[in-house]
Amino acid sequence: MNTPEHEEHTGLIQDGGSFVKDQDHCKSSTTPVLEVGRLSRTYAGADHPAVNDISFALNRGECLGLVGESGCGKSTLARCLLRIEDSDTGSIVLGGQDIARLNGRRLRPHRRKIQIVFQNPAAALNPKLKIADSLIDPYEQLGRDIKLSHFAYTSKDAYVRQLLDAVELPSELAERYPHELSGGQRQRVTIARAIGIEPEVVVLDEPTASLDVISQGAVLQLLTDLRTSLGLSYLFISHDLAAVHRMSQRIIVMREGQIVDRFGADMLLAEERHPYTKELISIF
Ligand SMILES: Nc1ncnc2c1ncn2[C@@H]1O[C@H](COP(=O)(O)OP(=O)(O)OP(=O)(O)O)[C@@H](O)[C@H]1O
Repeated sequence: MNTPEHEEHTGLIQDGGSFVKDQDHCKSSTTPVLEVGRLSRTYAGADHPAVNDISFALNRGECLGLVGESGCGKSTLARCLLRIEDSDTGSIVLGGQDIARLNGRRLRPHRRKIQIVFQNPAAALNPKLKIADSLIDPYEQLGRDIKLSHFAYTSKDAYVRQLLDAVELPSELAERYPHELSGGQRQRVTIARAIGIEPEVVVLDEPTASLDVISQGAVLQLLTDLRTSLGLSYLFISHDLAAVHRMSQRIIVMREGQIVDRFGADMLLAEERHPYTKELISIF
């Protein structure tokens, strides 16, 4: 597939305010790790598809930003990519394999390769499980058959300690329950859960929306550091255009289920932007 996302981009936005990128800290290749082709999903009884004929590629090591107003289909797209929901048509090629129609045992080996961090960490963590047990769960479900390259599973305690360390949390938190952590700490735990089985792609669905401004900045920085150190690829979904710009090398804009604009992050303020992108910039 040769989509416009494969275009290279370099340089900085020479403009003021929150949209200035201070450095191109984000190195990525042009080898796609995820290729989405003509994906559509219509909910029963709906007049319009929630996701309508969407195609894009995510390159290895890249952060691709996805912005659009509430209800445009971002989360539906995320759930389809994770195979939490079925798409009606289209392909989801992950590491060379189309997983869109795989099920059961045939899907299982591919589940590890794509993980998600949701907006609300309180809902994402089982309140009855200690943090250590929440962290170990994905490994026990999906990771036992794989050889980890960044983390080592020598014992449950050692593995949990490494994950907590990776997200800059003290190991004492392992024995606590989710309600005994702050919101920022809980979100770091959900990030650790997502990366602990070393996925190829992490979908970040509004990962900082429930956090205060200071925690938001710290979590975004952590995510950027992890992407670099673990070689992860992100689809970063957010309403927050400044955060998307800060995190991403390329940005796609969704409206009413469709992609209406796509560009290198350094071209966010360029004259040729779609009128809808300009509207989003102006209201932000
Ligand atoms: N389970 C569902 N059943 C029926 N319709 C749904 C369901 N989930 C979402 N929708 C509809 O699909 C459309 C896209 O919703 P979606 O949640 O994907 O948007 P979004 O861009 O993620 O919104 P937000 O930013 O508010 O989370 C909306 O019209 C929504 O009402």
